[in-house]
Amino acid sequence: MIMLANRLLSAATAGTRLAKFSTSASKYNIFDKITFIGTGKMGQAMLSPLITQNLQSPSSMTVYDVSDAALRKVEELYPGIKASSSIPDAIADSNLIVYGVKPQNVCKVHAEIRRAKLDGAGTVRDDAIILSVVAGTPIQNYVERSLVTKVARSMPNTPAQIGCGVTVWSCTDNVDANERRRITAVLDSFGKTVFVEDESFIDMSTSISGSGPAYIFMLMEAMIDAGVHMGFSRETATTLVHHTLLGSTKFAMETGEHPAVLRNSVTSPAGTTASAIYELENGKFRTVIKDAIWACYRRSLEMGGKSSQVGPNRSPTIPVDLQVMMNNIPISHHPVEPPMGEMRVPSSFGKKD
Ligand SMILES: NC(=O)C1=CN([C@@H]2O[C@H](COP(=O)(O)OP(=O)(O)OC[C@H]3O[C@@H](n4cnc5c(N)ncnc54)[C@H](OP(=O)(O)O)[C@@H]3O)[C@@H](O)[C@H]2O)C=CC1
Ligand SMILES: O=C(O)[C@@H]1CCC=N1
Repeated sequence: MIMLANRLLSAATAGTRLAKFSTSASKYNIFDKITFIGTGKMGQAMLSPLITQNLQSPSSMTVYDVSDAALRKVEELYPGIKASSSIPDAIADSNLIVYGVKPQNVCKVHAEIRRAKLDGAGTVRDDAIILSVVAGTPIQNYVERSLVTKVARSMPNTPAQIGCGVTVWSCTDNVDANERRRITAVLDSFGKTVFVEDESFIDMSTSISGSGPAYIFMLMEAMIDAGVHMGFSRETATTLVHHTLLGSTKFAMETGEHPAVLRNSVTSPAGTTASAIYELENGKFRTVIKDAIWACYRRSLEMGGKSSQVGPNRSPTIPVDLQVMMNNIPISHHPVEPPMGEMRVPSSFGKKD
């Protein structure tokens, strides 16, 4: 049984999806018990694929939330899951503790886990791993404040709910290979998984994939509204927009072409697309998107207590108030030190063939 479970886990880490089992109850749990602390939008987006893909049985999951309404909803949607009335009760016997609360509530959860750990009653398993999805909060904060030493930090996104998300994650060095495989199996159920050694890429990914669905939904909303403005029914406009976004994404992924090449192939000389693109450029479409992504990244850094002096017009060495005193004169468009390795002049430079 253990060998079979391990084989399935290896398959998951190799990028293939775990087999779907015919029974509704999973025979093969990835962790002995998974506890979700915070069962709001993201908590539920993560519970759903684990259960629908039969990777973790509801009876081997516990949830805790300060909101009774959120707990009742989970109990209703996923019969068999145990809703606990306290964190110590929820985490007892659990070897994966998922933090799904807002960043401002993380300290309260840390305090409860630390108390449970210090009271010596064995409520917190020695091999327990924290898996956080919280934006901003760095790994070190969990280690120091909860006293749980094995910590994985991740940034999923809401399409996880239908197994089409993408998650970037990292972990402390003491999470061993087998534990990493198990965490990967959990995250694989949400969609694509990317492991990064350097935690700072998690703040960056928050601005692209974590918050990214919100940008796409805004684009979707604007396109649908424009269609309705012209006279399409909302239903037809929605169908056109959904399939345009879906088809364009699949086309880009399957052809592997650069987006600019694909865009050019839509743009006929003196045609309709060129007129639309002119207006998008006029509104600084691409710059606005990039500025939004930098703003999101800065906010993630701020929430983690780090300097957010990154990106265009920011300097890591000049404080913001000084920049204001300087009448916001743009300092630099270079967000980080240029990659010197790539700037080296090739040895063949200047030589005639
Ligand atoms: N939404 C998203 O797209 C993504 C969110 N995240 C991260 O996921 C985390 C959760 O976000 P999201 O699901 O959107 O937020 P929600 O507000 O939907 O869910 C958080 C839940 O935690 C509850 N809660 C508050 N305090 C505590 C506590 N001390 N113990 C247990 N539960 C508590 C909240 O109750 P109440 O409402 O009563 O306060 C709420 O039900 C955040 O840290 C966010 O950064 C990461 C990736 C994407
Ligand atoms: O807006 C937020 O802070 C969270 C983190 C990523 C997506 N939503």
